Amino acid sequence: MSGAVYENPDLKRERSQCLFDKEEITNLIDGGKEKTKERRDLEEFIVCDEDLKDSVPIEYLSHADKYSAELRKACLLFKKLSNPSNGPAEVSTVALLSTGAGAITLKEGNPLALHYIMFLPSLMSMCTPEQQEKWLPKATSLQMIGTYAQTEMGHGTFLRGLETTATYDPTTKEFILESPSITAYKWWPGGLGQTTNYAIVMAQLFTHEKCEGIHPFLVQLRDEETHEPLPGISVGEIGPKLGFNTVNNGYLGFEKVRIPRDHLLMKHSQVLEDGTYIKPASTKLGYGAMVFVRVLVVRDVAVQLRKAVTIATRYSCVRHQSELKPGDPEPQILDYVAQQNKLFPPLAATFGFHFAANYVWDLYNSAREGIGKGDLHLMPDLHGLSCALKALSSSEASNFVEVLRQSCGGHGYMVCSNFPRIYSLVTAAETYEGENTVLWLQVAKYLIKTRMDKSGGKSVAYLIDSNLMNNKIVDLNNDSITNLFQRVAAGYVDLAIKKLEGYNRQGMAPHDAWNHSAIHLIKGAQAHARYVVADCFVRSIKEGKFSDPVRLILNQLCELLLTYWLVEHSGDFFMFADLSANQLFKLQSKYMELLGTIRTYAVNLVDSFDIRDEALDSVLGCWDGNAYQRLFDEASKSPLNKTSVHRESFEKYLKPLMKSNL
Ligand SMILES: CCCCCCCC/C=C\CCCCC/C=C/C(=O)SCCNC(=O)CCNC(=O)[C@H](O)C(C)(C)COP(=O)(O)OP(=O)(O)OC[C@H]1O[C@@H](n2cnc3c(N)ncnc32)[C@H](O)[C@@H]1OP(=O)(O)O
Ligand SMILES: Cc1cc2nc3c(=O)[nH]c(=O)nc-3n(C[C@H](O)[C@H](O)[C@H](O)COP(=O)(O)OP(=O)(O)OC[C@H]3O[C@@H](n4cnc5c(N)ncnc54)[C@H](O)[C@@H]3O)c2cc1C
Repeated sequence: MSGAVYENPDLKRERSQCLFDKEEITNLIDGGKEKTKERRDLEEFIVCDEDLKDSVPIEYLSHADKYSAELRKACLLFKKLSNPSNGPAEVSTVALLSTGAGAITLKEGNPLALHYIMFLPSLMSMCTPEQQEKWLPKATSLQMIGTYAQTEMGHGTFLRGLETTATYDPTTKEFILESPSITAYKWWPGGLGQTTNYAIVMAQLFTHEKCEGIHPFLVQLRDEETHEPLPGISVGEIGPKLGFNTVNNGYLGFEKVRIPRDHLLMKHSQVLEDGTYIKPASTKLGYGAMVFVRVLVVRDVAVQLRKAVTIATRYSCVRHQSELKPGDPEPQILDYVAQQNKLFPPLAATFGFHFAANYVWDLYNSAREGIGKGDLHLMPDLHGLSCALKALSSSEASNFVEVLRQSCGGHGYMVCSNFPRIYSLVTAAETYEGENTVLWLQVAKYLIKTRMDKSGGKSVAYLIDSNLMNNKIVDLNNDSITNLFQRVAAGYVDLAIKKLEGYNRQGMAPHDAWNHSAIHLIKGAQAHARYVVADCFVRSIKEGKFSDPVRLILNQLCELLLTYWLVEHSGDFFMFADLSANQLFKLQSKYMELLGTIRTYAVNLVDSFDIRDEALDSVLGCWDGNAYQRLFDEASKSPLNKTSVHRESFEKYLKPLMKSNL
């Protein structure tokens, strides 16, 4: 696989006992044999290109030099890939971003990411054909490099509260953009600092002195030749963050900036020359770019989680510590049940999120197709599902990655383990594209509405089943546990409805009642999201074509994840699903048994994720298991180790202190 000569004997032994076809799992994750080949070709292309390598480890560079180094590679990469004779055939930027292959060279974050993830998709979904004709060629050829500028310093979640205004002036047929205060400054958009020359700016549209709510505008920020900010535009970078430090997140303010009328993205709503406003079929059509990324996040989180699980599982195989049996040599830490308890629920979750990501991606495509024909009926279900899965996958993955880091002891704390970076990426997804708590409350709103009005999309149809709470569950298996999650979700929704009605009877205003019920509402939404993942997992196993060994493994992983979630949230199941203490004891035993079973193939399973060393980027998780030598090699790259004494600091600070006789 890696072509390495050395292979750690513990890993070698595990690999010699593989009882399933690893390639089958690899193809499953990639989405088919062809996709596996496409990804491998792309990775090979990136790895073999000397120009895409860093001359100095990026960790030791200054903030500005890091940005410059990543931008150099990003520009080169997109340039090379745009010319098929340079790179693998048919490689799209989507594949580059969605498979995680780009991270082989762009480790700290791609300053052009927002151009591809939000700017281009916004142009494609919110422009008229005439606007697309004018702008798409320039945007795809990167003459126009854009971002999505929505969040402001004082307003992120509450979009109706955004302050930036775009006021139509019928005399000049222009909009005038204005940031009325410091809190109105756009704050966060990726690439905005120094990279982009255009942005989709979300602003409150005023025409005929009436506010029509937030709308997307294409705004030029910088001169296309000199890259200098245009008059009235104040733009810069927001500074260092927990992660994504080369994504170049920026700020943006407007002082009476005039743009032509047709720079309002007019597919869904229009302002005519005389200032007449034409409403969209739904005001939420303008939120499409956010929905798109929420859908993508579920897949990306699974990519990141697979990396973290691979690192921790391989390291747990090669690491020997303590004493399991008195007098025996130190065992592999993978043999400690407590360690398996840290590794295998996230291992199982990677599959759950993978299947759920496929499901929401298909729904996204159906909804977009419908919207194109004026049929909006899938929008509420897509909104509910994308919020639920984005929030669940990012929050679970953040918790899992932290536990996986701990599972590697002290070495997991090293940057060269790659845990810090993976953590910074997954935890960011808890906040961006809709803060998770806020998204849970959106899901809850949808669930309550469905239960009360007896109407709703496919993902919530179970809430309308009047027998849901009466079904007696005798056997606990993947199907019945999936039903129990439905009952917990419905139980919390009913409880919240009761609370809301009670508050209402006490004379409390609806918004206060909602606020007082938030904790139950969020718990209901979370149970619903777990139900969706469980359902996708169970159905994908039933409906997919698998060899017997792989089907067995997938069933065991599904059972482990569902049992883990049930045990973790057992209180909910006692309250709403008639779970008995006896059933819980049995489930705990089953869980322990599954840990032991998964132990036998865990190393081979993470191998089948097929993450090459350059993409894993971890001294602890390399395929050859040569963790200790690699740790040493990494330490030797520290600039402080270039000389035996760090002369400058010793002479300046230490020596005087040592001589000062304190
Ligand atoms: C190309 C391949 C790429 C590969 C991918 C890699 C993946 C990514 C990895 C790394 C890249 C990192 C990039 C990060 C980029 C980050 C960007 C951003 O963060 S952009 C900013 C995002 N901001 C937000 O998400 C703001 C969150 N807030 C909101 O969405 C809304 O304000 C709200 C919370 C939903 C509330 O909206 P509003 O006040 O307008 O509505 P309400 O009154 O509450 O509700 C009204 C009704 O509307 C329904 N609704 C709301 N939204 C939608 C929607 N989107 N679709 C359909 N319906 C919607 C809501 O349910 C209410 O319905 P009713 O109850 O009235 O029926
Ligand atoms: C890495 C990264 C990249 C980003 N990229 C972009 C980008 O490219 N473009 C862009 O426009 N933005 C971007 N953002 C901004 C991001 O979308 C916002 O940070 C996010 O939407 C949350 O908004 P906020 O920061 O205003 O948080 P707030 O909404 O102020 O949240 C603060 C706290 O208040 C709570 N809260 C808020 N409202 C409620 C409520 N109704 N009920 C209960 N609790 C509530 C939240 O749960 C949270 O705990 C990015 C952010 C990050 C971290």
